[in-house]
Amino acid sequence: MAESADNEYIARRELPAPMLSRKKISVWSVLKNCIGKDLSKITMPVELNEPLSFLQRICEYMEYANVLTYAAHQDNPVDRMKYVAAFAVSALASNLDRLGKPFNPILGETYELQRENYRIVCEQVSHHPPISAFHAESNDFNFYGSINPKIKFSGKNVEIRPTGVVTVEFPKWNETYTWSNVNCCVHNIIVGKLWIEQYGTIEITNHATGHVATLTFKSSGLSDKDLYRVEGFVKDENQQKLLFLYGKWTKFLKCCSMEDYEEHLQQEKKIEEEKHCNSTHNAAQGKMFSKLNSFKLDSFRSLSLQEDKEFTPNETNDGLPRSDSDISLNLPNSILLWRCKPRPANSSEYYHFTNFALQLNVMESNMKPPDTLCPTDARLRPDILCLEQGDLDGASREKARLEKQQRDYRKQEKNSDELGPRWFKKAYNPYTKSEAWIYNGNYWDRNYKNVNAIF
Ligand SMILES: CC(C)CCC[C@@H](C)[C@H]1CC[C@H]2[C@@H]3CC=C4C[C@@H](O)CC[C@]4(C)[C@H]3CC[C@]12C
Repeated sequence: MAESADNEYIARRELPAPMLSRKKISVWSVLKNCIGKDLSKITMPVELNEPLSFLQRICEYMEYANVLTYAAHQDNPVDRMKYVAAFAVSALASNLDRLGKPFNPILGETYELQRENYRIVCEQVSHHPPISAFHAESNDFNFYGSINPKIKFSGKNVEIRPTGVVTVEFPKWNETYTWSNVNCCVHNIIVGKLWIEQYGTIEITNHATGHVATLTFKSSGLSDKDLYRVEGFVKDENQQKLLFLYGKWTKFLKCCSMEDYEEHLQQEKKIEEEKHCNSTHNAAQGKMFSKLNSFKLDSFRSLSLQEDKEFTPNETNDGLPRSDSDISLNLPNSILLWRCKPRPANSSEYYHFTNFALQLNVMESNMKPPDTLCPTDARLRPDILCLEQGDLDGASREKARLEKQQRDYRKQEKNSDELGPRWFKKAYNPYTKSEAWIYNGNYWDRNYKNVNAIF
């Protein structure tokens, strides 16, 4: 497993104030008028936010950057691919239980993060539609892309499609990998407890060798066994399967050979068949039993109806996932590619942040705008800082002020051609034949003299 060289940066173990209870405000009351609408355009009460900007949220992809470094250090493309796949899964682990809405970045807002082995810069390059671009670099890799989250309220759930392509480059190997992220769903907006699920398929392509990794994030719709599960294969350029990948995006990713996988399938089939045999036997016995007791049936109808509920596949009465099962997550001769770090013990009081997320608003001692921190950095956003301190009124006042400022600014800008992002430019991605935002390479020169404060 890629565990080496991971000196986690920890400047604090909690936020200045715990999150405030959301009891006073129901998500349903906010969303009921937004059925079918694009939620990125809707102003929501700050009670539903978490004290981070979406740009910071994107940086959470980097929590397990060491897995990417490890991938770059592998000598053959299949090994590199399996760790790139592990990185793609690891990047989504922090989404578990994160039910607060990050703040929409202001146009021109930036966020930077420097850690031991890499640095990343993000910029909000478009406001309508909201597009956030990022570029991370290290000695071993470049990782960049843009995300345009499409958020829709279906009437029951909030559905999120994070459209956009992400790219990994390993200069040493002359390799480029691309993929798009899976969808996300927040369940139980009307009643019950909110919870988050990610589902869909990621297809990672190594454009130099033709290797592909597919990773299917299963929806727990049919069986609670599938809850949070991820499964897939590494294939060669002829679509020949080489490795089986499996795990949970909340816990770990492992891999094993196709032989061990096939063997495991056979075993499972056997067990299933035996189970089936036993259950038909039981059913026959059951029939006899119910005949004998048929006179009792009517009086017990209400009871049996209640029992029927037990057969709803994946949800308990309040629509929560029933169990987080570990069945067949242990195939013989597997290799652990990535394991999720535990959250801090007090995480649930702090928006379910990971340790990594807890550090994102920290103003490090060497960050002094405008010389050593860009004046547009999200760490300087007053609304986010107010929320972090538990000051809801301040947060909502500042958020409203920034949103108004943004609208006024847009009206003015219509007449001038000064518009446009500062650190990224629009380009064409030849691999995916789609629009891309490419970093211009200048951010870390720290020449911010002409950058106006925007907060
Ligand atoms: C009012 C409440 C219930 C709405 C809360 C919506 C929250 C949970 C939504 C809004 C925007 C969403 C994010 C939008 C884009 C991405 C990038 C993707 O690669 C991983 C998921 C992630 C990070 C989403 C996670 C869930 C998210 C944070």
